[in-house]
Amino acid sequence: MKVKVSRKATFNAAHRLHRPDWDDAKNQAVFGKCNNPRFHGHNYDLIVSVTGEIDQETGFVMDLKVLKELIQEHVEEALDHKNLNTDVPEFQDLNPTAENIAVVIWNKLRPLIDNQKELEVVLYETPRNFVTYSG
Ligand SMILES: Nc1nc2c(c(=O)[nH]1)N=C([C@H](O)[C@H](O)COP(=O)(O)OP(=O)(O)OP(=O)(O)O)CN2
Ligand SMILES: [Zn+2]
Repeated sequence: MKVKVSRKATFNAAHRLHRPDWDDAKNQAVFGKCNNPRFHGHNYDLIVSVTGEIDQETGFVMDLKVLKELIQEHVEEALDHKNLNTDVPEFQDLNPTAENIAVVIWNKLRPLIDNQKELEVVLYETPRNFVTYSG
């Protein structure tokens, strides 16, 4: 019997969607207001879920306090109040779209969670735009 447990977190970050190999007109046409050269911010909501068997001794799939601390240390410290394009190494050559941010977060957390358990990341860039990645 598998159960999914989830932890919600938030972080604020600035970004710009831009490809240096495209001219300004194409960047503007594809990325619109998110191509603003002076950057802009989002309040990201993150839901990290772990699915697995319930441990018979603890009753936990995973201790949610431990999951909270992993997210704080490895996601919030890396991304909160950062300019994703200029401050975060993973986005030096990677457009910080919601999709790419979700994959970066999943890759940070995956090695830290029991590999018998499934990991899913849901990232809300706006209250109505969200992406899901589970490897
Ligand atoms: N597939 C993707 N599409 C878009 C992304 C993305 O990361 N992946 N990002 C953006 C923008 O960065 C940003 O999300 C703005 O999108 P938009 O829908 O214009 O959102 P609003 O600011 O109008 O806020 P809503 O609350 O969503 O209306 C665009 N596309
Ligand atoms: Zn944006």
